[in-house]
Amino acid sequence: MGGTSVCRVSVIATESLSKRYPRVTALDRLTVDIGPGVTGLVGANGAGKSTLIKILLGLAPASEGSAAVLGKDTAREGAAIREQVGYMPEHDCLPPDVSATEFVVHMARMSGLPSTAARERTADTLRHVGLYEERYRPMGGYSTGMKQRVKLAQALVHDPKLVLLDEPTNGLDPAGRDEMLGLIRRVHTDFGISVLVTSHLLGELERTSDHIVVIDGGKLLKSQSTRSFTQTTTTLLIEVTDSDAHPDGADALRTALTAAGVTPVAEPDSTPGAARLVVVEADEERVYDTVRDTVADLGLGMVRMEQRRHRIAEVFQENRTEAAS
Ligand SMILES: Nc1ncnc2c1ncn2[C@@H]1O[C@H](COP(=O)(O)OP(=O)(O)OP(=O)(O)O)[C@@H](O)[C@H]1O
Repeated sequence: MGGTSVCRVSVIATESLSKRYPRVTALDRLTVDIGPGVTGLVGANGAGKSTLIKILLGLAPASEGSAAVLGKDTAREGAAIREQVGYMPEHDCLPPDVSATEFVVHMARMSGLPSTAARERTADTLRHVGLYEERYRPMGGYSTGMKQRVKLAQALVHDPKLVLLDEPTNGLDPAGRDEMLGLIRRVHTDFGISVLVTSHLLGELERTSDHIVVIDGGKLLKSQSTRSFTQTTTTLLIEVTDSDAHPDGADALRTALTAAGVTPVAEPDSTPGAARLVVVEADEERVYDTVRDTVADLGLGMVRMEQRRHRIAEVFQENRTEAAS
């Protein structure tokens, strides 16, 4: 081995990990290596996400293979792992007649923090997740979003190195989901804590995660950086200004491009700002020149011209088709 190779730290590493229940194989020879940062674990319901989390926490034994978290073996060092790892379970598990403060202090004490430190850390983490006066009220009266925040706070209170978040956006409306994803991102950027976050929704992890792992039927489909997942396509997105001569610049450009032999393709209405986007297939170099020349000839300003990125959902679809064939 050369001395120049970069030593990448594994936060989570599994080696041919399998978990078989009497009727179902929940994990099937899963080998994956996850580094620091935010990692999205994506899979449909029943793909094996929760099972993997329980094994990583040392709470369930594997049937075969091995797993290590922060360099510790999940089969032998579960307690040591749980000291350094926070866990946000999927289902509602909060006692209704207790306040968020009482609950999170209790969880902090359970993790071994002394009383004063537990109170201070509780106040800090509840503030981080955006719970203020409500934190003294019984949790039975909380909205789903507030309950999810308390669950996140208790996962962070003992200052772990890694948190495992099982479907943290479950039951939230789109605005609540965005807020939760923002909070999760900040767990890493503000505190340097690594995150493994599961979801059955691919799109939402696209923005939040540095790395994506996709599992299906307990098998690994893909594990790679979000950036390489969303690699560029040959589709070109163009946005131009309007002018006095062309009050609808995009429309004028579409007409002129068609006349120049580059026919724009339709953009789904669901794309934000679709009406202002001109979309062409740039499968040949000359298309770029034609676009630039046409925009200049019309006297319009170029706001942007960029290659579209793949959506993760498309990559996942391709993989499923490959796996099925
Ligand atoms: N204790 C158990 N006994 C038997 N089968 C189980 C057990 N726990 C999970 N399973 C099965 O293992 C498979 C994987 O379940 P798991 O909960 O890990 O999936 P998941 O990806 O987390 O899905 P979900 O989001 O629905 O929880 C499923 O078919 C599930 O029914």
